[in-house]
Amino acid sequence: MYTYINELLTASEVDQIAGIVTKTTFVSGAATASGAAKNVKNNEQLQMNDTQLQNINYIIQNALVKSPLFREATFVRHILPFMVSRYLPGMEYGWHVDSPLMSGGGGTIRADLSTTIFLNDPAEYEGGELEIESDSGLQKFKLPKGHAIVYPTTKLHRVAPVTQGVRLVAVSWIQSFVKDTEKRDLLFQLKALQEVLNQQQQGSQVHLSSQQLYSNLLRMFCEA
Ligand SMILES: O=C(O)CCC(=O)C(=O)O
Ligand SMILES: [Fe+2]
Repeated sequence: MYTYINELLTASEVDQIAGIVTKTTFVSGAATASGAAKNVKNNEQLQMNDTQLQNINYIIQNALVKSPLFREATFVRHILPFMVSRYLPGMEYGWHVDSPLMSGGGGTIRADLSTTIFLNDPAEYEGGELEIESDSGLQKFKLPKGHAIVYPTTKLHRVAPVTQGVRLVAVSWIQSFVKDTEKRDLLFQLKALQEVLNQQQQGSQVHLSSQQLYSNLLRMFCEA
């Protein structure tokens, strides 16, 4: 399942990040790719240990904790510091699968979910779609500024070549308390049902039962 988080960042938060980015240096992105991904990665990234990158992460983390959708869709256990990537004309990130184990911020996580936050508007560049393979065909994402997409790290994906303008994104990876996509999706559906019951039948037996079912399924699926 793909989760869109609309307006994860406000316009002012994106502007703050853009302001920090203009004062920072970008380096070749190939340095942080491993295995086969290295050969297909042609973009630029902010220096990893830059204090400005820490300030950007502070803004993003602050927004993430305020998003119930992010919490309910990911069951985040660990999240790596976000990297900021830039694609100039001619740059792309060819078909690849992200590493199952990823390091950053002093630790290593099992990557269950990948995240892209779009930091500029689609009208500012041509191409640059994030394309993800799925059972129902190719899914293409080019979201408005401040919006985010979260997708399973198990998927083959690429960033199509940028032909004009500049594409700016922040990307990170999440280790979830619930490793399997199907289980996470099931819990997400049940949560939505529970919300409806919460609105329409608060305190009813069926509402209580749905809470109990959700809690017990989460307990069963959760890795401690
Ligand atoms: O820029 C994106 O939307 C995703 C980039 C990507 O696939 C990666 O960094 O592994
Ligand atoms: Fe990737």
